[in-house]
Amino acid sequence: MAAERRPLVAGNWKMNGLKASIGELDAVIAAASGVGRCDLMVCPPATLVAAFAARAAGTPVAIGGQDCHAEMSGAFTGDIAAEMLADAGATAVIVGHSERRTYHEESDAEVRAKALAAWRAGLTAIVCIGETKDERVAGKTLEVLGVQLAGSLPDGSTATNLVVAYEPVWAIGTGLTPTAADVAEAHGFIRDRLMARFGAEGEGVRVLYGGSVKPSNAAELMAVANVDGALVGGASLKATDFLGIAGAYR
Ligand SMILES: O=C[C@H](O)COP(=O)(O)O
Repeated sequence: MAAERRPLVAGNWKMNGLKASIGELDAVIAAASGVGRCDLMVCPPATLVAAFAARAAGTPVAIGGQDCHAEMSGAFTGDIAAEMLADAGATAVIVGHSERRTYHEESDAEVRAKALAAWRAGLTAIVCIGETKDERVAGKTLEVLGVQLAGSLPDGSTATNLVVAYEPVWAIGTGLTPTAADVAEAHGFIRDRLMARFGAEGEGVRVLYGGSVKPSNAAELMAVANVDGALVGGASLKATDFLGIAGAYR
């Protein structure tokens, strides 16, 4: 029997949001009990994690970080340990986002180390993978995804300690999305790899789609086989849009 995977709609606020932005979280919390068929998560910038986690405590909305260092502590100016995110109330952390891989030159090995750090702190690791436009045009999408999965996912991945986010780099913030068939191919490939490596646990790992998800296209994208929710960037900054996306699971 196929694994039951409860969908997750997670908002990645990236480098956006000030203290006053907590009103958007309040609006998500207020509507959360009506969004019965998926989990909700908001990943604000690190400066807001503690305040957001305090506000969301006892509600169905989880709070996550956007990145963590692989080490627990030390002389790493400007970095944040997974333990610090957990201490602030986060229950998950995004690692290996393409913006980290591109602007901070993070390798698969570094992403894997960060995922292990997330587990060490008791956090779920949301590991991002995805091909560039050039790689897609060259017909290398699945090859790239295979390499990223093999290098970025630690041994010991389970349905509860890991979420994978498939985010084609060319679809992020561009308004472009792959066709439903392309999403199905990528997610089917990721599922096969997860099951081949982690067995039944791999079948239970949620695989999110990310890249220009909006209320207007969410229902079509979320209906694709092996799409277990969304990692939302720009559209997560407004509660109405974020909730509109989660509405695909009403
Ligand atoms: O983490 C989120 C993704 O990068 C998607 O961003 P976007 O929804 O603005 O395209």
